[in-house]
Amino acid sequence: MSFLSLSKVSYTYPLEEKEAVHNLSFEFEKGKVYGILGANEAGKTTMCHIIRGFIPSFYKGKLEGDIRLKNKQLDEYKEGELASIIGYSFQNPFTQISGVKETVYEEIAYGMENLGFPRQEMIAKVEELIDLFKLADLQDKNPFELSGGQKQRVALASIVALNPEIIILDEPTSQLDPQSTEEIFSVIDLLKHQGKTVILVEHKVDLLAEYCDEIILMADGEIVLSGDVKSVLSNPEVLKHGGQLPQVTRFFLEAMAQEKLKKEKRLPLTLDEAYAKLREEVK
Ligand SMILES: Nc1ncnc2c1ncn2[C@@H]1O[C@H](COP(=O)(O)OP(=O)(O)OP(=O)(O)O)[C@@H](O)[C@H]1O
Repeated sequence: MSFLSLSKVSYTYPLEEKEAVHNLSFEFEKGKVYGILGANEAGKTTMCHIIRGFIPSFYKGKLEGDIRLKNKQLDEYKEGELASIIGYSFQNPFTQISGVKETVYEEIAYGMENLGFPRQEMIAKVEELIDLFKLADLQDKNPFELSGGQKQRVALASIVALNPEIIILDEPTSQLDPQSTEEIFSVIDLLKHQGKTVILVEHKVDLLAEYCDEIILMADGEIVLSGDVKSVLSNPEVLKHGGQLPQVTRFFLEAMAQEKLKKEKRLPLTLDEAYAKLREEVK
């Protein structure tokens, strides 16, 4: 039995006629990082909302199909139970800030406080996360004074504080500079090594190539390609469905089309893989 699965899941928002997602079937395994790719309005956020249970608890409408988490139907979980198993970072970090705490330090502790964590445990956890998310200089600031990227880091730290098994991140780096983006991906890698399952909606395909185990490509509300990162991100079909390929992979595809490199099925996705391939070529 799988950890988390969707089987033939379709959903239509209230007052809409067209399904926002159609016939989604996928099995998520524990401890893997999943990258969700796709053009705007492909259905990525809707699928994440279904997995988290916001659909149908918050958004009504028509939901069909079967969603199972740890051997139970998703709708058998109480909202509080789901919230503790699945952490969710929204596309806009502004909506994630509680609005009731005056410092970043208190904001990170807020969720633990609500759940009645022992004080010493809470302090130790907040300090660990301040260090991990490089928030020491910001810890006494009001969360609302922070930039978008800083808010995103605080929001993520607040989610990780509650130790969920699954973490859904909807475009967590869209407001971040390249360095902060790399930092968020290092945290994702760390979470993976702690056994967390990460579901990540992200357009930065070069980073997905480096950090994800599996990719799900969505187009027009459907899963059109899925599988291990190497098979999906070296498949030129991705481009036909409005997705992108890593820069390195595009370079190799072009060089092969112009017969500057010999044709191969397995294309490199990262610079390290490209160097290895080029070394083979010049042998
Ligand atoms: N609250 C809503 N009410 C009605 N329709 C919605 C709502 N949210 C999304 N949709 C529609 O559902 C479809 C899928 O949208 P969704 O936001 O899931 O796509 P997405 O891939 O996450 O897009 P983006 O990358 O732009 O965030 C789109 O046709 C969109 O217009």
